[in-house]
Amino acid sequence: MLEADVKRFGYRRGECQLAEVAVSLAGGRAVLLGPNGAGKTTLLRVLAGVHGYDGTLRLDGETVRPNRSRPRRYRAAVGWLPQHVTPFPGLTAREHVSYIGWLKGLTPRAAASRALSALTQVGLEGKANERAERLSGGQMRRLGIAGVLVHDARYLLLDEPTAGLDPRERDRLVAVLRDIERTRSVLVSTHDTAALIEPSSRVLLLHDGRLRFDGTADQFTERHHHGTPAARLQAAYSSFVPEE
Ligand SMILES: Nc1ncnc2c1ncn2[C@@H]1O[C@H](COP(=O)(O)OP(=O)(O)OP(=O)(O)O)[C@@H](O)[C@H]1O
Repeated sequence: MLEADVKRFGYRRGECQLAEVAVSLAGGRAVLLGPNGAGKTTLLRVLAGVHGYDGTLRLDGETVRPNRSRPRRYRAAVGWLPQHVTPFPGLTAREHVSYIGWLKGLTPRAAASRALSALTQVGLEGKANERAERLSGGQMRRLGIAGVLVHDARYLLLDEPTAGLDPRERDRLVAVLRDIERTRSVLVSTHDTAALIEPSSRVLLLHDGRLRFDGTADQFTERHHHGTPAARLQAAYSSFVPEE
């Protein structure tokens, strides 16, 4: 289990971007919602170890210092997929994923063989020998997920993975998520509620750097009985984030 209790985080001294945000990941999908600027990317970056923060952090019951120099086991257990995946210039998809595995501490041989299984898991085995920078936007997101799977991260932090994808690529990505979250925890930030919230999902909602909701998808929509599932999700969201 990954448990983070962010008492306070700000990019600059005196500023506060996140306050009293407690998150625990223990398997399955947790969907992180919130309007632009709510702090979703910031929270994922904080969990990924890009920034230190004031608060506590525990991995599998053991306390980890929530500063930037987190232990290797933390860095191996937690994988972060930023909004934009940048391919290493000149490398093939397989080399790109192998390189990430090597950076995360695998031997070159293990990294190369695991890269192929990770690419297969995200449906990109046919692109293994293509230059990574030639992949489409959706394939690039899946390449990013392969980079997280190659070192067997158990906690995946995915920042708006479906943004800008066409419906077919989005469905592929959702299928990849369903497959990986059977054995891992995925925290996914998104504006795409209809595509990513499923009955078994947990929903977290951030607004102005504070957690306004943390519960099951059913609890999220329980006061909104009418309309399609997408309309109920939208109504629930609007009740936490009123229009300005
Ligand atoms: N590197 C940075 N330095 C200073 N402030 C930042 C930095 N990155 C983000 N912020 C600020 O932190 C706040 C939260 O931003 P963040 O990107 O986490 O929001 P978000 O919920 O991910 O938004 P979006 O849905 O638009 O991606 C915003 O006010 C933003 O301007």
